[in-house]
Amino acid sequence: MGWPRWPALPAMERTTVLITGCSSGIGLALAARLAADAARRFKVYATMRDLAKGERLLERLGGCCPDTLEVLQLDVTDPCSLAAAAQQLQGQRLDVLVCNAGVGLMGPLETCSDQAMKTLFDVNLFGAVRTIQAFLPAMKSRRAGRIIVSSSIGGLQGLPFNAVYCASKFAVEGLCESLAIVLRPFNIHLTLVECGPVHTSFLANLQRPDPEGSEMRGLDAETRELYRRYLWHCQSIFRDAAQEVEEVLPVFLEAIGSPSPPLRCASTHLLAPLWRLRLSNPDGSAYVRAMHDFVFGGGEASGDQP
Ligand SMILES: NC(=O)C1=CN([C@@H]2O[C@H](COP(=O)(O)OP(=O)(O)OC[C@H]3O[C@@H](n4cnc5c(N)ncnc54)[C@H](OP(=O)(O)O)[C@@H]3O)[C@@H](O)[C@H]2O)C=CC1
Ligand SMILES: CC1=C(/C=C/C(C)=C/C=C/C(C)=C/C=O)C(C)(C)CCC1
Repeated sequence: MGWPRWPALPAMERTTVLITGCSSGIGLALAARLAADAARRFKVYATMRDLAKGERLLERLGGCCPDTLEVLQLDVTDPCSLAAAAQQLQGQRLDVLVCNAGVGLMGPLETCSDQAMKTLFDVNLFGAVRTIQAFLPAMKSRRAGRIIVSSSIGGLQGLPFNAVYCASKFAVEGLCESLAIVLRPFNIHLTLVECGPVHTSFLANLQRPDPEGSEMRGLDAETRELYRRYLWHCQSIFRDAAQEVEEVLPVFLEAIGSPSPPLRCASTHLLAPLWRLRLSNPDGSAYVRAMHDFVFGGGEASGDQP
């Protein structure tokens, strides 16, 4: 990326980066990577909603907190928590904001509770909106800054049994694409990072019904069978093709360091053929057919096992 490797930068010249969702996964790894930078080019504000989970980040950094790191409490669903975090940064320049906090929700639409859907949108969409709102005015007045948002391949194309999650990430895409247009004259670059499956706590944390559980009982047998097949695919994709967190970090580092980052950066080409098919057929029918046939084998739900 063309940055000097040595000597260490004086504190005032460091690039300041605030990241949400640093208790695990991508946020934790990115915060650790930037805070441990050999030339100390960054000052990292690693935020998390539950500070009791901060130990994992410190462990990653060898047990002590370097002067390149500050851990702050920030729950993106809580305006008071956001205001307090913004207050702690007041008077300091924020160069890069990484909206990374996110949660998942999987399963037949009929099983998604009102509460689960509201929580999902509150974190994935409104959480990103609130976080950007908290830090944008200062970036605008400086006419400089970068905003990086953890979106998903599920923000670009519909995935079976991920309807509400994809809806939240499609919304994030619309939010950011619209905002990027207005931010151009302010010299603020906005980048959406499109990850595919990554080995993090995401899968363990996501809400999903057990295919044999009580939430599925009222559901028709055909949908239950389709869901069972999807889970089978999902498991094998996570086993065989999911990326390690370290593999997706270069995409974030590029978005932080590049003089002119694009609106979208993908960490994986896993779904690229289906994505191209979706773009080449704007009415969407070819995509729906191809995804259906790929996942469910083109036959009836009660047909052969995958
Ligand atoms: N892993 C994957 O396969 C993919 C993930 N993504 C996206 O990447 C991002 C990071 O996820 P990933 O690292 O994989 O998953 P993790 O579950 O490991 O990390 C999610 C982070 O978000 C935090 N979080 C959840 N709710 C809130 C909240 N209300 N306020 C602040 N933080 C919150 C979690 O904190 P806590 O520990 O307190 O719950 C955690 O730190 C998400 O936006 C996700 O949608 C995109 C594509 C694929
Ligand atoms: C690759 C692939 C599949 C699996 C995709 C998965 C498992 C995506 C997970 C995405 C996540 C976790 C996004 C988080 O934001 C399908 C649909 C089975 C069939 C088509 C090819």
